[in-house]
Amino acid sequence: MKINILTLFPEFFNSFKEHSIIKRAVEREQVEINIVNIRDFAEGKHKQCDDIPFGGGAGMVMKPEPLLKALEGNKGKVIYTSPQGVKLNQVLACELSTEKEITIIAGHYEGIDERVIDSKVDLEISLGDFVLTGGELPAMVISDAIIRLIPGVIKKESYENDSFYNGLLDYPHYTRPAEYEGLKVPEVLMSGHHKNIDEWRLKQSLERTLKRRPELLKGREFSKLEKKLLKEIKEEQEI
Ligand SMILES: NC(=O)c1ccc(N[C@@H]2CC[C@@H](O)C2)nc1
Repeated sequence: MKINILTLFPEFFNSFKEHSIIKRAVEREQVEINIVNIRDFAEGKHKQCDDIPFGGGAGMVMKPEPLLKALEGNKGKVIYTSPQGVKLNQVLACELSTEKEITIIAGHYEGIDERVIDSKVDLEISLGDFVLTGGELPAMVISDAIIRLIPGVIKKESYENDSFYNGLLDYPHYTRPAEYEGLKVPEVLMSGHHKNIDEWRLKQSLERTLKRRPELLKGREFSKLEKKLLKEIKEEQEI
């Protein structure tokens, strides 16, 4: 997969490509991350990329020409990060991870000229209902969520236990030492009994989801085992 990120601050992405799983995926050529400096496509001596808004008001708007030039010949799905977009979730990240190429526009100031969105943007994506100074962090978050789902980037078993992979929140994780300042690890995880461990983890996911994000359970199909565990959870809560 190729991910192009259009930004006024290319250096912002240096560390993103230099660490851990993303770095390894780039080295293995599972993904190519191409950071594009929008300013390289601006005209004139000052390479102006922003200008005052028609209709007045505070702030600046990113000009259409440099963006449209940077997008010329673009083949991939074009994404713009903004609070006006559809909420990013694991299902959308999964869908995007099957694309051959995506281009993410990271905006700045008050945003980009609407004509760029109308003519070139396939999908506007929001991380949530809050405003950031720029689209660079959302571009990184979206890229991270997608890259880790590219087959081979992480072990299949890892993402199959992802939060939301099965539509539930993640179960708790523990590692050595087995006891730390009197805090113990749940016995079942030390039992080596994998069926019991898997069942305990599923029950923890169901319990957490029911408690913290009950809306995720609405309309979800439950397996026979999940129904049994939900019944146990509800009985335990009544005690
Ligand atoms: N919630 C979000 O995902 C989000 C995305 C972008 C953003 N800010 C940029 C700067 C100007 C405009 O391009 C949009 N804020 C919040």
